[in-house]
Amino acid sequence: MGDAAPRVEDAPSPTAPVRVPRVELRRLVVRDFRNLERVDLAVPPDGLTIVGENGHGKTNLLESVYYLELLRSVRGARDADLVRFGAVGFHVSAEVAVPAGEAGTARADRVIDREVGVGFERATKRKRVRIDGAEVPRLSDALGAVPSVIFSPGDVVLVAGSPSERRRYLDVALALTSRRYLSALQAYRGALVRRNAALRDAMRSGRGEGRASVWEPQLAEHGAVLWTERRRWVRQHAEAFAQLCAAIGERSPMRLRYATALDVPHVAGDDDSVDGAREALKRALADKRPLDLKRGLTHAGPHRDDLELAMGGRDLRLFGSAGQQRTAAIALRMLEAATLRDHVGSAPLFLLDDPFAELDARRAHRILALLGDAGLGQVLLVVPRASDVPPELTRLPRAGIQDGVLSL
Ligand SMILES: Nc1ncnc2c1ncn2[C@@H]1O[C@H](COP(=O)(O)OP(=O)(O)OP(=O)(O)O)[C@@H](O)[C@H]1O
Repeated sequence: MGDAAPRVEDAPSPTAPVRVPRVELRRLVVRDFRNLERVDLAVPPDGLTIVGENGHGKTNLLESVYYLELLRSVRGARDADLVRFGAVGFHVSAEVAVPAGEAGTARADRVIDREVGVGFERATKRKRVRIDGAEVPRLSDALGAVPSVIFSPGDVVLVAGSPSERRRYLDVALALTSRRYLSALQAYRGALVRRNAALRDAMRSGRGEGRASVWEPQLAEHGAVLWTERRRWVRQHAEAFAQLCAAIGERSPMRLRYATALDVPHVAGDDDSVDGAREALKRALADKRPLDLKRGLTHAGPHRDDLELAMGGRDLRLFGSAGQQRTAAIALRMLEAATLRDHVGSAPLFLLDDPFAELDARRAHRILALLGDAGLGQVLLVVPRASDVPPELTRLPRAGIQDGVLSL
């Protein structure tokens, strides 16, 4: 690792540009990841536009970069499916400069240069992560190593898809920015799998209620952290969500709410009491246990909650137009970027996967202006045609991609 002065760039907004430090991807090396056999890319400081026809590997390239952030596929693919057909494993590595400062101050006083590499072997199913040459003992220690946010037309599932998509969105945004949330999430998931297995056993044998209930204190303990942090995040970002949607061009008021069946008594002056949530969750688990035993499934807890999105009081999922749903999905990604920026103290890398497809030019322009105002980071933009590059980003250097091979 080395320290240097932070890099500060002008944001491209036509209105009041904001100068922010930003994460900078300097070099990307990819081997045998999907259709990318060999990529060795020196990324220009401002970023890059990559133009290529459908199916040539544009999304794969962004997926490989984002793999370094999440250590799994952003498309939810299994690691084995990411290995290039016929290859034994994949490897992705990057040299990245991350301005760092005190969390929450959005101010950077130094730059951390780091090398991050991830390798996966198909035969052993082993995944190894190295930071600055040293293997990290636990994968979770390397999460968030290349702070980035990805925007793509597929994000519409955040709005139109099932509640699990929105829970995953919250889990990713919070796990990448809160160690406490990440540990609670891992522990909660583990306890949930075990309780559900015990419930299924009990369902088959008609006995063993105790083996299921033994997991409830753990579920309540960790579930309360998830519940409280998610609610706090939604409360802190609901206003910004409404404002972003309006600024993008939505006329109906948009609302973001954490929808939960958990009944936590309100304690004056303390909206974030983990104690209250833990006790409420314990009660809910015990109340639902007879039903759980009948169905072999846990019915109470944050794994059943939702992030409710409404437009003028109506469910956006059921009543929103395609464009309105896209607008809300982009606003959610912007909130994710803001959450990362607040945590890291610098603008994340923006991976833009043809994000303005199907949006009218005015909305696309406003989105870019908003991103600029908030401090747009380094950009990797991929589009199928050069004419799809919005005027605000034509300044970026260009590359092409064909059959997984980049040409600069
Ligand atoms: N494990 C793999 N090994 C080799 N090739 C793969 C693998 N997984 C996917 N592909 C190939 O990658 C290609 C798709 O790449 P990608 O999704 O990046 O396309 P794209 O350029 O983003 O296209 P579009 O513009 O349609 O979104 C397909 O041709 C697919 O067969």
